[in-house]
Amino acid sequence: MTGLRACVVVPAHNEEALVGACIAALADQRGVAREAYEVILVLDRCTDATAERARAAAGDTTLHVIDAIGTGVGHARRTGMDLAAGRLPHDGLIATTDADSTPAPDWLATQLQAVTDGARAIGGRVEIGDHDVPDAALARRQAEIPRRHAALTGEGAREHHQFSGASLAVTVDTYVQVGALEPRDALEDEGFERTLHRHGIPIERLAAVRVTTSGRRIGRAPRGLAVDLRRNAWLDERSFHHAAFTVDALLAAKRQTISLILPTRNVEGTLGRILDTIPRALVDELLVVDGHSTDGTIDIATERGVRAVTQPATGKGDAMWHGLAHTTGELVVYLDADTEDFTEAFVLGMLGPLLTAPVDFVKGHFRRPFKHGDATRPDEGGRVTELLARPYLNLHFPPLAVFRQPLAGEIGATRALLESIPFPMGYGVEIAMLIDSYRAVGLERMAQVDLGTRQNRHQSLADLSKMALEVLTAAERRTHGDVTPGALLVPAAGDFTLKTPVTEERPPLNGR
Ligand SMILES: O=c1ccn([C@@H]2O[C@H](COP(=O)(O)OP(=O)(O)O)[C@@H](O)[C@H]2O)c(=O)[nH]1
Ligand SMILES: O=C(O)[C@@H](COP(=O)(O)O)O[C@H]1O[C@H](CO)[C@@H](O)[C@H](O)[C@H]1O
Repeated sequence: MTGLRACVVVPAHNEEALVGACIAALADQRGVAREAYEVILVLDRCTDATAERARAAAGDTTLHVIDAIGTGVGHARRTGMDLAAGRLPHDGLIATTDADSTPAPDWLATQLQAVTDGARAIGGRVEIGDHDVPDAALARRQAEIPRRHAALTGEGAREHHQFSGASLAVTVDTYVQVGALEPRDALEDEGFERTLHRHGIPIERLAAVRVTTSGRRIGRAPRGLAVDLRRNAWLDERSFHHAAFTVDALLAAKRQTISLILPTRNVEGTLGRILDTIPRALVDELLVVDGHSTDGTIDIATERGVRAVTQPATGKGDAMWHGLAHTTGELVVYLDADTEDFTEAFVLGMLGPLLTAPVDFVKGHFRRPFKHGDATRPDEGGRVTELLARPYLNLHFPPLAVFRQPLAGEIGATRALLESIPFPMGYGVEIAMLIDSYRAVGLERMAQVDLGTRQNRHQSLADLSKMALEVLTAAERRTHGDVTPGALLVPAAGDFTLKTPVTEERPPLNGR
């Protein structure tokens, strides 16, 4: 086709609410002839009226509506960019934006001028339009951009730092030279930026190239702006500190009955102090669920008149499930019983958000010292957390990466929620509960609370290996479907030992 100078690619997954404004803004580009550009809308599994809304907004601008090859934003953008590369002359411009974005009227003309001036890749400035995110959260997210950019490229930038799917463009020559955009399910723009960097192609990040994008918290891509905004908003709205709550204030706020459950196993050294410290006025029901302790754990509970039951099976998760079955409170709080420095703050902190905020789930967090002999290293505790749980959540459940101690046993939730989810019987219980609660009620109905500092009893590295396998199994089941490991094989000199992880799951109690 003669005279065609640019194609604008717009990937879309169910964007009927916003795509009209996007296409209208593209149809309304000034300073560039109608026949000099086309819009390619790439539908990714749309089940709504995205295509119809787009067609209605296109006016006399050429709009191609095609289906993506593959699923996810990277595939959709790639499909469109490949098509554009085939339609344009070698010095033509492949530009792309998102369906929830509205380019400025001179967006395309400014970029075409930049190409005439020698630009090969262009990053536009993305401003966030309508949003319901706290200002501080928005500011924090925007401040991340230069840090990310520096981490990605090791470079400073001239006018700004952005090169995002909402506004990026390359010449056809450049696209062909670097070998197309990698079709990732998210952050394909960051991947493309790295590719360009690797090929030594300079990116012009021009302040005059502007788009406004929606500040929605729930986007379509599994990573990206919406996930970042949601996380930042959550940090402002759902983070608590135990010091904000007092016994009197919580008594005044208390409308529901409360069960407090302590899973125990050989904790005679810490249980007494914990039971003596719990502010009993707030708690309707206190239960110790013991895992066949061989020390004085049970005696410590019974001496204080605290109900103690022995779990029939073994495993921390099984104890928690058993505790749930043997209590009736509308709100349930679990606390680990190996805490050496327990204070009233643990109970107040866990109950505070449940009693005063619109949440169904609360997770404690704390600073974790690591004790070795007489020496203590601040913030070095939590080996399974740091080496497995945190990377895993970042990889597969980015919204849950906000939880500072994802394996903490300090958990509070509504009975209704807890009875609706399965409980892995071993150490997989905490990560499973986090993921299942997130799927059941969403991040906005979850909270975390700073409980101060917590020193736990350290298990040996060999025992943590088994714990890690239990955590990984529970997480994998929620990511990739059923997996069941055999025994954990640990090679030893000329031989190996086998340890059996606890990976069975108790079914939801409400399905009984
Ligand atoms: O599986 C997906 C996810 C997203 N998108 C589209 O990719 C663009 C960017 O998605 P989103 O707004 O969720 O990303 P964010 O702005 O949050 O990074 C939007 O046009 C989406 O409709 C898509 O085509 N398929
Ligand atoms: O989070 C982790 O990585 C592990 C191990 O922590 P350390 O490396 O011993 O500080 O901690 C979990 O298990 C402890 C019992 O062994 C519990 O007390 C912790 O709450 C739990 O997070």
